[in-house]
Amino acid sequence: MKAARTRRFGRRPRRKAATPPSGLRRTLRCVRPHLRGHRFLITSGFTALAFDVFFRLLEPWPVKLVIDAASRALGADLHRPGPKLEAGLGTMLLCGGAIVVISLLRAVATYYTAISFALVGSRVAADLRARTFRHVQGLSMRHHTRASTGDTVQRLVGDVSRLQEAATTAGMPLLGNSVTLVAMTGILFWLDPLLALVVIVTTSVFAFLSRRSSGPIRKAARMSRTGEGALATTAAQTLGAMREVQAYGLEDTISSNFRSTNSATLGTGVVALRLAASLERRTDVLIGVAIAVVLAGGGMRILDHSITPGDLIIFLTYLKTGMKPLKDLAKQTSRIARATASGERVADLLEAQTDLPEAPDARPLASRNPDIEFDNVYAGHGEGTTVLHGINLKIRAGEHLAILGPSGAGKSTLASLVLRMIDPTSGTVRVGGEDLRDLQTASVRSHVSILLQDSVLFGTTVRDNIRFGRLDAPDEDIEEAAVLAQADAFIRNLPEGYDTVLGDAAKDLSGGQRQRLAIARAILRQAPIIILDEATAGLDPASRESILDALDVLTRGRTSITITHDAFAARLCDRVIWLEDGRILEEGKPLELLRDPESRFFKWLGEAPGPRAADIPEDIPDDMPGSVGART
Ligand SMILES: Nc1ncnc2c1ncn2[C@@H]1O[C@H](COP(=O)(O)OP(=O)(O)OP(=O)(O)O)[C@@H](O)[C@H]1O
Repeated sequence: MKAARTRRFGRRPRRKAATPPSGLRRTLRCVRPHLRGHRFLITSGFTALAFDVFFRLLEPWPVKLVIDAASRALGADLHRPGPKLEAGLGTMLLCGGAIVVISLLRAVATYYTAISFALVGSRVAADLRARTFRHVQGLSMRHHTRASTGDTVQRLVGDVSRLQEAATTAGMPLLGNSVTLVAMTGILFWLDPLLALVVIVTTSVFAFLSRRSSGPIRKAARMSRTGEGALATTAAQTLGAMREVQAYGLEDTISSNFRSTNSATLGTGVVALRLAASLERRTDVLIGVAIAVVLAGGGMRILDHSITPGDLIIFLTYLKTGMKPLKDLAKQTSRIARATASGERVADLLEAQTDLPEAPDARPLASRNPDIEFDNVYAGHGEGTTVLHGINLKIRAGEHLAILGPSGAGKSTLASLVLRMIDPTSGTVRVGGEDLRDLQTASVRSHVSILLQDSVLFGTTVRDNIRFGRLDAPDEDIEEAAVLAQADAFIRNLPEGYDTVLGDAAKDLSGGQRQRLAIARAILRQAPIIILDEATAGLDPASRESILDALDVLTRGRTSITITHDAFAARLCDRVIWLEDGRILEEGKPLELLRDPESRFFKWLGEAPGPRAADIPEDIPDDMPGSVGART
């Protein structure tokens, strides 16, 4: 009627407001692409499941045949259609044997169902985890700065495992149980529609209860998982900074933080379990009531010859076994609700988009030795924050540029623009004359090596740590790079030389040794642009000297951007810029700036620890880009 009225007045039917996809749908959307590769196993699993359901349905029939045959033999007047066996030893043995065969075949079918789905589950989980990990690595630094590492690890490891466990131990049985329930209801309707209605009513009440409970269960489970993520973050941060924790005596403070997060997580976990347990118990009561109704009603139906005693056995057995799936359904519903909470957390991660999208027609960087240009660049790290204000700067290929300035001035931010870790909010960064946003990010990054104050080494062999600079490098190149970085001698003194596996974060090496390995990696990379971000800060004078020599080798003939507080290093570069409050306030050749007592560089050298302006020899040639190693 309403539709007709709408049509008559020519109004378009109002479209339903777009509702966000449910948690289960989002979870399935994450998993679906990984199912395609396992079609054979999935088909085998479903075939075995079909047999399992079939044998489950068949199980009570021999009992019915025996009871009906015995009832007839005892004089009962049974008029129901269907197979009628003569009561006797042959019938009893035949039916007993049938039960054994059915149980055996069902056991085989159940076994193959479980194995097939378990295999699919573990393979899909491994694929999903690998895809999520790959995706997370591609997200921007802005995402990683905001996201908690512990929580991300929890999603990658714990949540994916929970999803896998629930899919194989709850999702698949749930499917089998649902099919069994439908088939059983069909058979019960055929036997006696009136009694079968009891099953329909029971199932409907269960569906209502389950639907009402699964939302709160999922919500509580999601909170519990988030709490576990926070716990993992606290644990990871504390264990990673054990030296500081012990030195400052923070064990008790951190333990008490950990304890309170732990208790909160426990609380939400208990809420989820309580809701699930309550759903299960309500289902128990529901089944009890259904059995009572069927028993009383069925007895009456036997007496008025509507069904046979065997039929009542089928009813009661189906109610018991058919309602077991229903009971399992309650258990599985809560498990699935909890897994859906995990699935949503994985989906959140997978759906997180990088805020540095690559243009569909992005090109690789063509120039082997590109210039870098900042054209009126404004940039910041988050909405509404501006760190750099209108930077105009051209760095010629082969030039050594030092960036000086107070802490927080935006020096590292400037360098991160070159690697396209962030994009300018306005203005353009060009490399090799092309806007970075038009270039393939991986190609741009392959032209850059970066060395930080705390270089990151991975828990693998020394050789592989250097090889991360160029994955296809042969062993000879790795050793040559180590010699140039002055790392070869100490590497050979390690227990297994180049094959020594470094401990967690290479804490078994000194700061200088770690830095030399990182320099060897950068030398191996042969990138034309080197960014040194306080690469010698925090080293003792002896280590610093040898690192400076190694850096000399690394930067020779390449473009270098040296972010430093080291006066001597800045003095040796071709050009110095002074950055303050995100603006370039001074720029020039170091010697020119040194000759101007009003220059910030001059004043800073006067105040800075280390060599004074007057101590620095003036005979270093001014204009020799590419020939002087940038020393930091
Ligand atoms: N990942 C980030 N997320 C949010 N803000 C950031 C991030 N990195 C830097 N900032 C902020 O940007 C500003 C400039 O930081 P930047 O690291 O570029 O300065 P810097 O000159 O290199 O300082 P320092 O000499 O101490 O290393 C600071 O206010 C800092 O808090």
